[in-house]
Amino acid sequence: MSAVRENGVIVAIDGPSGAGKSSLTKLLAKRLGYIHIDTGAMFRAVALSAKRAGIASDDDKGLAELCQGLEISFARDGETCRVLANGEDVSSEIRTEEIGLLTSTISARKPVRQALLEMQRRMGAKGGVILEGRDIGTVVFPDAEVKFFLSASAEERGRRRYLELAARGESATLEETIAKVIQRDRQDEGREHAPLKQAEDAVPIDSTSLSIEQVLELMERTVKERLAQGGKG
Ligand SMILES: Nc1ncnc2c1ncn2[C@@H]1O[C@H](COP(=O)(O)OP(=O)(O)O)[C@@H](O)[C@H]1O
Ligand SMILES: Nc1ccn([C@H]2C[C@H](O)[C@@H](COP(=O)(O)OP(=O)(O)O)O2)c(=O)n1
Repeated sequence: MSAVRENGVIVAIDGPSGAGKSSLTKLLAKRLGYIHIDTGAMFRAVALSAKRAGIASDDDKGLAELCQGLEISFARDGETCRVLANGEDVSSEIRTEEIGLLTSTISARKPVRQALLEMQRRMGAKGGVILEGRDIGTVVFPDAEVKFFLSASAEERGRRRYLELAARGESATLEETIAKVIQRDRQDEGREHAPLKQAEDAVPIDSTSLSIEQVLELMERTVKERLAQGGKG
């Protein structure tokens, strides 16, 4: 069993785009009274800042300097959690598909991963946190007490993302959205540094035919069983 952490255990939820990570992390964090850490939003904030500064996605020196001067924080207000970059609320700007694709490219660069790895470990070290991302259970917190790998078919994830974009008024066809999901999967899985992959000790959940509620019940039951076992199970 890992050493007991000050505020509770660390829960990792990794998986590809559109699997339901953000939705489930928020709901599970509320059920458990834990803090939700959206690591994807952190990478998106770096990508937005790089775009604004005109830093190329392969300019490792420029990206390293950018990350050194970038403070990424979360402002929590009840149900909402705003993402701040050097104090500026970038919650909306980081959510466009353009930034999502740029983020997938920039997040493959080693200086960006190293900088955010250090931030994420500082944020979660005391436990009582749920971190969602691509490499939480494999790189950021390999000793996390509970790890999930949440996935769904590319078609279902594309459909979910399509509905989400349509609700935001972004005009993309279902076929285009599925293709972009598959493109991001390939980039996230195929990169050299901290690729998207299931940790050996992660609980796999395929949400293709499950509702958000069904996934939440499964996750909550698993976490409570691990807590009852004293952390590692
Ligand atoms: N099991 C599910 N069934 C149906 N829709 C889902 C499910 N999980 C998530 N969604 C929806 O899919 C979209 C993407 O979910 P999100 O949590 O943002 O995924 P991720 O963080 O993995 O990209 C959201 O609109 C969300 O409400
Ligand atoms: N821990 C993480 C989180 C996100 N990323 C990268 C890979 C993703 O394509 C982008 C955007 O992540 P985000 O979770 O916001 O994207 P989705 O909501 O899953 O579509 O960032 C990463 O490399 N490592």
